[in-house]
Amino acid sequence: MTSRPETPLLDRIVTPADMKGLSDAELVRLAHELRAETIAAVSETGGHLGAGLGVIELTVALHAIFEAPRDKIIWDVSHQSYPHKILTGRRDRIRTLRQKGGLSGFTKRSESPYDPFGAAHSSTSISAALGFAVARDLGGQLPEGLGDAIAVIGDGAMSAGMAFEAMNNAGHLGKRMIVILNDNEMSIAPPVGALSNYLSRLYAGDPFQSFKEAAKGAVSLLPPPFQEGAKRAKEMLKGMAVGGTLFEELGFSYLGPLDGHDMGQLLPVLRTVQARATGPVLIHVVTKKGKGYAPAERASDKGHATAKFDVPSGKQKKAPSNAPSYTSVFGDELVRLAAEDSRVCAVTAAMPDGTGLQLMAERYPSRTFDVGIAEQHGVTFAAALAAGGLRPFCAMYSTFLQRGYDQVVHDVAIQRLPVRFAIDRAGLVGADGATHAGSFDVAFMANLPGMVVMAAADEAELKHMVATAAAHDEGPIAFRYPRGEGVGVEMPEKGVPLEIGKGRMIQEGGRVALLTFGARLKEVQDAAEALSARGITPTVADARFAKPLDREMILQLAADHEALITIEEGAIGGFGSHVAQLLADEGVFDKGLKFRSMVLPDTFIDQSSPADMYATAGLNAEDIEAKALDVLGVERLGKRA
Ligand SMILES: Cc1ncc(C[n+]2csc(CCOP(=O)(O)OP(=O)(O)O)c2C)c(N)n1
Ligand SMILES: CC(=O)[C@@H](O)[C@H](O)COP(=O)(O)O
Ligand SMILES: [Mg+2]
Repeated sequence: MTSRPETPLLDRIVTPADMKGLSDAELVRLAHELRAETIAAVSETGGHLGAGLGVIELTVALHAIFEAPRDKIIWDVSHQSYPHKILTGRRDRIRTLRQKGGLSGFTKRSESPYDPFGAAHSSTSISAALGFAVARDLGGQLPEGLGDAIAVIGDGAMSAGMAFEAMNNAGHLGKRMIVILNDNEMSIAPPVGALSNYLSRLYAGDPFQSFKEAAKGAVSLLPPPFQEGAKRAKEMLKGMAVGGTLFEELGFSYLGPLDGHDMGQLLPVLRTVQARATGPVLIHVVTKKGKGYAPAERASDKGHATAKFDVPSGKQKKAPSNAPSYTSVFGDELVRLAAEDSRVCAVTAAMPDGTGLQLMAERYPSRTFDVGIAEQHGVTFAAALAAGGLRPFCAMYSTFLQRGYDQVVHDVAIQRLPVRFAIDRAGLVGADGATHAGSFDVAFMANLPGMVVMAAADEAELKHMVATAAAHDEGPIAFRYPRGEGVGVEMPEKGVPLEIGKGRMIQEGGRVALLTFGARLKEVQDAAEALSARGITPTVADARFAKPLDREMILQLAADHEALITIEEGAIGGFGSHVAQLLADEGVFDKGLKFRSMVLPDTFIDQSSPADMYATAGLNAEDIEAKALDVLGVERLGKRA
């Protein structure tokens, strides 16, 4: 355990009510202690560090001035909400962050009344704040009351379509609500796009200076003159941009840019807005991601996410890896293919590192596109790249691809465009919990006519699937693979395209066939070994494809065995459902086949280690063994060690 920082003032704060009597100078000290406590806690748990450190002063100022939980403070993505959790009755559990049974790494309604709206996927906060504002004005009743609605949204999250849809609506409705744009000039990677450039111009250079002259709009919000600190506030106002910004055009009063680490700026502006706002207000706050912790400030990702670390040095405590990560296998094979074929290109939605596209971006920058947090646009953009004769790989996490689903259906599948979907973080991901689980992609991709859907059983298989996708020009194709390391299999030098719709036999046996789809293969093999030790040697087959199914292989397995069990890392409605449909259509059940489908349970599984989450899901080797024994009617004498 690392040593705990001295936090005498913070020790007095259990809920924001305890902050109400503090002077501005004490609030500055409180921010200092909150920063130290956040660093100390994350050093013990790992997690999202940089974003929280950037909003320490903002968090203190918001809770000092507004009346949560009556006022709804909505953190976009909410990876920056750890300091908020510390101030809202959860400090005693802050060192359980992201662990089994512990605090979520995101805001969660079931966790606290101070989390009025859950998040983890980005750019939902303005819509949510607007909903609360309208609920308030229409007389909605909540036990804790319904007051101000405040969205805190980052510059990265602001680039998403949803944020603009919400601002468009909010500007039209004209309800009192507050958006705080936390502009740290960072997403996970450096931010991209025209909006990012625009925000930089708002505080960086001459073009913006002219707006200052047009000081109208937002100035009318401010009390003339300020009572306390009037002089300082006036000085500050001189430096503000008011009127004429994009946000003004959308119907918001714009205030800023403010130094988000200067309480002397934050407190009077928030107090004024609280006292005077009548419609939607946007406060533009400039901060530094990782602020106040040198190793985070220095890091290329500004400490976005970290393993446990040593506080003085910042050195992270990462377990050594035994095999390449699936992500890196994808990234390397893509670069190899891009070298051979100038039509190969790639799209990421703000996750160049997470999806392994950084190497592609370095080698082939003109063929690698980071579109920002814009999965919908990314998918349609990739569709048109394909329509234009290129071979686009759309690399997204399973969970974030959900946001681009209409585009997958409408722009890709219906037009039969050969977009290659590289679906990373498939299955249960661990500490990020239910919001980030890649549970649904097999179900939502395999039900689309013409979509080819593959899952990699190991890292060598992934390599072949990348090559398969590159070679497939007949229509859309998707391949999924999990977070983390491969299983350590021998790697081929290069991927070799697979025959579409053909599975592979792993081991021939009798009585029961274990038909696996994706990365449960290792667990299935362990289960097979345990069954063999009991005198039942099962057949093991890797389906490789959920669509098109290897009909021949599956029907043969059904014909040759008393029982057939499918195993996959996905929700109901995926591979197993497709197999069941085939067997039903072919009348196989009429002949008495015993069939079981092992899928994720119909619940959202809370954070833990992936292995523990799979245990909860009943998808580990022991569960597979038990299922096989059960379906065969063999009594299970004693648990295996
Ligand atoms: C829809 C969606 N796509 C991608 C992500 C992954 N993601 C999490 S935080 C983040 C960057 C957010 O940047 P910003 O809003 O500026 O917040 P900061 O981390 O800079 O405070 C991204 C891309 C996500 N959470 N949701
Ligand atoms: C908050 C968020 O959405 C990302 O930071 C996510 O936690 C990254 O997950 P990986 O660690 O799997 O890349
Ligand atoms: Mg940012």
